[in-house]
Amino acid sequence: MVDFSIEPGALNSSLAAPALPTGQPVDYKITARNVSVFYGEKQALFSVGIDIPDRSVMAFIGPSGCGKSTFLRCFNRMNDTIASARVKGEILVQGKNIYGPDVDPVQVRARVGMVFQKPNPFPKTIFENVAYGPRIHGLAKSKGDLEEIVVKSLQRAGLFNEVKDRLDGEGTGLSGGQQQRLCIARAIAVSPEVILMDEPCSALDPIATAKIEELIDELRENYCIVIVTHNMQQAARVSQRTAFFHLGYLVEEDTTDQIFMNPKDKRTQDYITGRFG
Ligand SMILES: Nc1ncnc2c1ncn2[C@@H]1O[C@H](COP(=O)(O)OP(=O)(O)OP(=O)(O)O)[C@@H](O)[C@H]1O
Repeated sequence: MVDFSIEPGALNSSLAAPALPTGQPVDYKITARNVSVFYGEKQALFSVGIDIPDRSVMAFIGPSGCGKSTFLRCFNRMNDTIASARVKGEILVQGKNIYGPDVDPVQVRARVGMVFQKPNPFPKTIFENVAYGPRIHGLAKSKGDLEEIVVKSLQRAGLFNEVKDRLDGEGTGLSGGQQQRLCIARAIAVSPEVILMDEPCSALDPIATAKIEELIDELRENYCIVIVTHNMQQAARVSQRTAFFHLGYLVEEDTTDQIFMNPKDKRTQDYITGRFG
């Protein structure tokens, strides 16, 4: 279901996120070529290609079942965890093919973190939720190092001030919005290059959603962020580029302003004006 529909051109410039600066060489973090995904016999994604710039937010939009999450999961090999799923094509993260024979998917998932629709903290303390990844990946040399990583990650996720007096409290005892920021802190703690977000606000109220959107805007200074959202106003607010998918095809990808104000394809126009979804 589409949450909002908006007329092309109805977005004023203060609502839309600023476009990427032009005239500068673009630094692509992710490059996908001819990516097709099958679940058993069924093909869910058809030869999709895209270049995703670093230090920016790319939004994936499109009607339910069009393949947004399937494509997102290709970027950190999460589809490997689905027995029937098969991925064809090439995906480079920072120039390296993440489906290469020598590549460990666990390492890929540390480089390419993921935040899910429903906040999913571990049943551990707030501190341990964030410390777990750096510890298993050997990123801290000492206890002091680990504490510093935890504090910095919580600060970057905009959560530290709210939890600093209860770091030994259960992560699952936080509000939904706080849990989602804890999951973002957990993703950041292993110093990823990319953060994938699959409808990160769909279980949150408007205030918690606004906080996550602010956080996304801050994080993009340092990360490549790819977000799947059904909420087109959210896509317009947080992203610099938007890709529209339909029935397993990437129909159109461009600056977010262009997609919402002047889409090239009629299917994009029909979708963003709420004619289907
Ligand atoms: N684990 C799975 N096993 C079999 N088919 C799947 C699986 N996951 C997704 N699919 C199918 O693949 C297609 C794309 O699904 P996907 O979840 O990627 O779409 P989506 O655009 O993210 O949808 P939504 O917006 O509803 O989350 C759909 O037809 C879906 O039914």
